[in-house]
Amino acid sequence: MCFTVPGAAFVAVVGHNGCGKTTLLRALTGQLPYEGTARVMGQDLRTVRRPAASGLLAHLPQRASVEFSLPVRELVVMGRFRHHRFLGAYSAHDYARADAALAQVGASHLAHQDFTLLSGGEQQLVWLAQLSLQDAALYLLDEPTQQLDVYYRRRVFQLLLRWVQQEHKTVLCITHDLDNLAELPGYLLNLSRPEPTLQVLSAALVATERAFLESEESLAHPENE
Ligand SMILES: Nc1ncnc2c1ncn2[C@@H]1O[C@H](COP(=O)(O)OP(=O)(O)OP(=O)(O)O)[C@@H](O)[C@H]1O
Repeated sequence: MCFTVPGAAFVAVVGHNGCGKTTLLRALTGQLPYEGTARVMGQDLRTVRRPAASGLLAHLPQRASVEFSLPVRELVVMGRFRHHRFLGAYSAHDYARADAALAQVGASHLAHQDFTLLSGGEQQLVWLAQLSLQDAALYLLDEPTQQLDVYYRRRVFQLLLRWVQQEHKTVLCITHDLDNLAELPGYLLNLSRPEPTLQVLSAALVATERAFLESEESLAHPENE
């Protein structure tokens, strides 16, 4: 597989369960060895020691957890870690950014709650607020809307679009949420296709890819033939 995202763009990564979507993100974040080359802003990811600390990557895994009680606002402000002195306290400016990020995802009302007591969907919104403060060139998101209701799903896709259009970020977003993709500008990468390629998103493309994913043909595994 070979693809190049031309500048800031939204890329939806779709495909059947187990087709390798999460594996792709794990390779890009250096958690898995791989053949070939991945470049972000011209830099070979293998040669970058800490891609998150250098502002190249920000990653939202499918299941992120926090082991101890922590107010939501404190978790969100940690997204500013790159702009921050080691062991120094976050400034009023950092907290203002955290509050604004929470407002952007529609979660201001959660600011002073204990993160560990939130619902799965609420936790997902908080992670997105934290991520938006990381200011990375490439965002890797693994099913960011999976636990969200219809209202927040749409809202999160609008948020991702703003990261692309206003902040000039590139977003690689794994999703099974085909309904919300039809209206978005960007690209689609279907990893269940034998030769996945970047295709320009449109309502017609989403309909074609949905029909493919719903077909028995798309589930044919080479080893079963
Ligand atoms: N550490 C591992 N060792 C061996 N096989 C693995 C490992 N991690 C994942 N796999 C396998 O690789 C395949 C792809 O997994 P992956 O998690 O990338 O799928 P996915 O496309 O993200 O699926 P889903 O939509 O269900 O999240 C699966 O068959 C999975 O069982």
